[in-house]
Amino acid sequence: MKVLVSEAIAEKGVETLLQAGATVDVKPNLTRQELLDAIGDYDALIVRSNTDVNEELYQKAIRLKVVGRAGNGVDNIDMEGATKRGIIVVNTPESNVVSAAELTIGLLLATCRNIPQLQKRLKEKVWDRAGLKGIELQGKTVGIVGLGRIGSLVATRLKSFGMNIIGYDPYISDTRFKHLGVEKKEKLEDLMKACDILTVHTPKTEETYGIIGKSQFKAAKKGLVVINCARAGIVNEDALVEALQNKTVARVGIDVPEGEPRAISPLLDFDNVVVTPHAGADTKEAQDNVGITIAQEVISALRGEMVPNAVNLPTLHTQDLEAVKAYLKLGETLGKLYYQLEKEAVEKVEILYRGEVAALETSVISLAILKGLFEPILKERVNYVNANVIAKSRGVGVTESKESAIDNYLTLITVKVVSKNKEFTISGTVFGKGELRIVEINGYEFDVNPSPYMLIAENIDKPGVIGQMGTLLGVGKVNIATMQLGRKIADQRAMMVLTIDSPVSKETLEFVGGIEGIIRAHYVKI
Ligand SMILES: NC(=O)c1ccc[n+]([C@@H]2O[C@H](COP(=O)([O-])OP(=O)(O)OC[C@H]3O[C@@H](n4cnc5c(N)ncnc54)[C@H](O)[C@@H]3O)[C@@H](O)[C@H]2O)c1
Ligand SMILES: O=C(O)[C@H](O)COP(=O)(O)O
Repeated sequence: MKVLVSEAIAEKGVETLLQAGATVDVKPNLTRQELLDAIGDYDALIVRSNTDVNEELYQKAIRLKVVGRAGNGVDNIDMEGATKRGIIVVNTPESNVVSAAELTIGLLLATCRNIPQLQKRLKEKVWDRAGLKGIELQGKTVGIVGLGRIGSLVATRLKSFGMNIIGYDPYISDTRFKHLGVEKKEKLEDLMKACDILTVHTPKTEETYGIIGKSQFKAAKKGLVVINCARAGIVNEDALVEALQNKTVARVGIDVPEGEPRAISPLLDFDNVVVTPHAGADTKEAQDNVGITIAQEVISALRGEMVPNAVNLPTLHTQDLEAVKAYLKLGETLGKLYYQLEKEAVEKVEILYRGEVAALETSVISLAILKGLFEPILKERVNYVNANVIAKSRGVGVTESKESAIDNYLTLITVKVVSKNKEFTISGTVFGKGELRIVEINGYEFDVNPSPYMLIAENIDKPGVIGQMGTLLGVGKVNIATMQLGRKIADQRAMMVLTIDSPVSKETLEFVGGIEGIIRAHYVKI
């Protein structure tokens, strides 16, 4: 596992990577060209907000499997390019939100009380408060645009200042607004009209880029205070400069001026603008948190495990991931058997979740099934990220259904693989502390604990077949660990599933296939 860290992360994060056995190169001072020249050697890249992870980089990144964003915003990462290449993108969305919310409050207080301006005079040995009268927060109305993780932390903190809190976030439920004690504004314009202080906390997307612009400032109260601790461009800088010039905006606190990491924003020239160089996440606590978390996630992703904060996968919280963990393993196992037992191209995969599993977040289990399905034919080119894209590109339709009621089992997954001439089914369950069982293949019933090496054979249900199988495997020096037999008595057919301690050679498999009564025999690797 070779990991390139292209922007500074906490030492604890680097240690976590090394302890997991990764080779780590920390190179925060590479030029863009040096980064492009180097990236081809690495399995994972860890960045913060100043590395553009885009098509130009992906084209050189021939080994890249994981991009770790040591932080929250992923607007510097081309997600589509990553997903189509099967590159998993992970971030640490929770790890620095308290620090970002605290800097928002810091900027707000600094702006409203002119703290940097007053300090500047005093450090120049001038004791003079004239012209720098502050304003109080108590009784003022703050408008929060974006009530997600940071927006809501800001809301709860500002309440203790005795402020009225109003919010605009069309993607948050009324219940959440109520729970936070924030008055909901249906229209951004209504929020702009009502607030004395505006603070933005949305991600930077096509929709939010420039969401606060000329017409929003036109609707605003004169003397507005504007805080942006989210991303440059959410508040349009040209419009903000104009609003400062015509005094619509009286004070600005900004952590993310345009042009970073270069200090080129025109806002830097205004005395009533307080600025910090994207320092929202720069606390010891946040950086330790972020560094350790991203290191753990990158390692898990490199090991092919599902990661809670994978950005280009269905969102899973750590508890949800714990709940589905065993099912991911089961799903992958069930998927893996198809192309090792059948040769017909898949047209459709129908997945049925029954019992306890039906109540879980099954979309990731379906990804695991598809990953397993394509792995025998595509090897490491398939993973959780691109499994769906691969299914689509191969014209494989995937359906998922759920039933809460079930007989005989507490929980069961059945995968039906439909090809032009056949239907193949396989079912499995989980019990105890994550014990997996394959309980059905094509209508034959078993209770098989899957193992890395297995031999699966279909045969005529008559005396002597099993005995010869044992003898021939013995000759081939293959030790049988367990053997299960599923029967269709009316058809005089049976299926044997053997777990074995070592691989089966081609020669032994041919001998086994030649036993009278064996219809087909397959060596299967899980
Ligand atoms: N300054 C820093 O150092 C720093 C640190 C961490 C995060 N951030 C940035 O802070 C911002 C917020 O982060 P977060 O973790 O709270 O994100 P989040 O995803 O938890 O919340 C974002 C909220 O914005 C809302 N939203 C999306 N589109 C909207 C729209 N058009 N109008 C109104 N609301 C909209 C979403 O519904 C969501 O509730 C991001 O831009 C992030 O990159 C900055
Ligand atoms: O999105 C984030 O996590 C913050 O903006 C911090 O960015 P940084 O890691 O570049 O400091």
